[in-house]
Amino acid sequence: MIDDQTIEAVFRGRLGGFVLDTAFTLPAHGLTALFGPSGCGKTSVLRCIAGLTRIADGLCRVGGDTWQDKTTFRPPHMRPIGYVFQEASLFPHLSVRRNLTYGAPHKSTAAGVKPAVGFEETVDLLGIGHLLDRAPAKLSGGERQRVAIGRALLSDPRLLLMDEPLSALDAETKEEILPFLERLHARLAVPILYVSHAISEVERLADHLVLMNEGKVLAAGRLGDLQSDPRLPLALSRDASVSLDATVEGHDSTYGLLELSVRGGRFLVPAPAGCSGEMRRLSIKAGDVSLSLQPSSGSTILNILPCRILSHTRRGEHEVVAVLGLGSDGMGAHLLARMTRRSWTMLHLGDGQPLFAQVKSVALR
Ligand SMILES: Nc1ncnc2c1ncn2[C@@H]1O[C@H](COP(=O)(O)OP(=O)(O)OP(=O)(O)O)[C@@H](O)[C@H]1O
Repeated sequence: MIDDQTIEAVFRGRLGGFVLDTAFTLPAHGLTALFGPSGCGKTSVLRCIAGLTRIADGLCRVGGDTWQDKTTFRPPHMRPIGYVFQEASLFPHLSVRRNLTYGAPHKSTAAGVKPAVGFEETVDLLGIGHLLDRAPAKLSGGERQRVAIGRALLSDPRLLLMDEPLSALDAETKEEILPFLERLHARLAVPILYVSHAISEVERLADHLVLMNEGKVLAAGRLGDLQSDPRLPLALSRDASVSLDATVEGHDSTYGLLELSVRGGRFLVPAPAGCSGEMRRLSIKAGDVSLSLQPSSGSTILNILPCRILSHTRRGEHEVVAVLGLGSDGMGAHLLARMTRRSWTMLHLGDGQPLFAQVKSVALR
């Protein structure tokens, strides 16, 4: 159903020799990742949504507003978007403060409409308070990108478009920025479309996913649903994992273990204490989950959870990937377990079977 809480995007046509044939509808909240291999058309979709690329057979509706259809084409400056590119392009002659306020919509504040996110909050969220009087030339790559994100937010967008905002940064700087993106995502109401070909970023940040290949949308939906769908390439990839949104239940300070609950189970994860009820993202790799017919005792494995096999798929000739539903009824959150075909055969495993999923704590992120 299309309502004012969705982003609807349909773009069908040619860009030179490249054919774009995409259609998806997603909730207009949270972070949606456009994910797929290099050259599959992710940036092209983002540019179409921004109005920077015009494809005649296109439809773009955001939160009930039509930006493009058969009779409408709003130019980019009439679309309330913030755009963050791979490389931060700040005005070199302006201070960080003036870069941040450059696109701020003075007229809406003058009219008494408060922007969704204020200057102080943006500066605080991105940790750039100490940089306000600096020139862009005196910033590190990571600091520049944080300022670029701040500038995009302060234009009071209804949609934030981020095109591989971390890809021009080294691994260490990426790690430095990811927590800021997590904070933005947790604290801001503005929906984010985030282009990436790094699955680690998607696992950490995304609520929803648009999976693309060769100009087409393979699937669109909730991240966990697509990660654990054995018909899609993610579940069968070597690094397949499932991201679960978990609630902090407690902390064992003697051993530094955080207790997290998900639908149908609880996990102990090495992590500092958190506030009870706080949400955390738990990422569980298919290769770190083993299966047992009995709950094993005398094992170093701390997480042993009743579950059921919901379905299974062969991975190549000699491996099997099973989709598990947590809980003795199998109705809880889904996990993936990857194992040898030999283990699958020796234990006589099959769909519907109740058993135990075992996950080492130290394997959890
Ligand atoms: N205006 C255009 N004219 C001709 N070809 C185009 C145009 N825009 C994009 N393309 C082509 O469309 C294809 C998809 O490009 P796009 O940048 O959207 O992919 P991508 O998935 O974002 O890739 P990457 O992850 O490498 O950034 C490429 O082959 C590109 O050369």
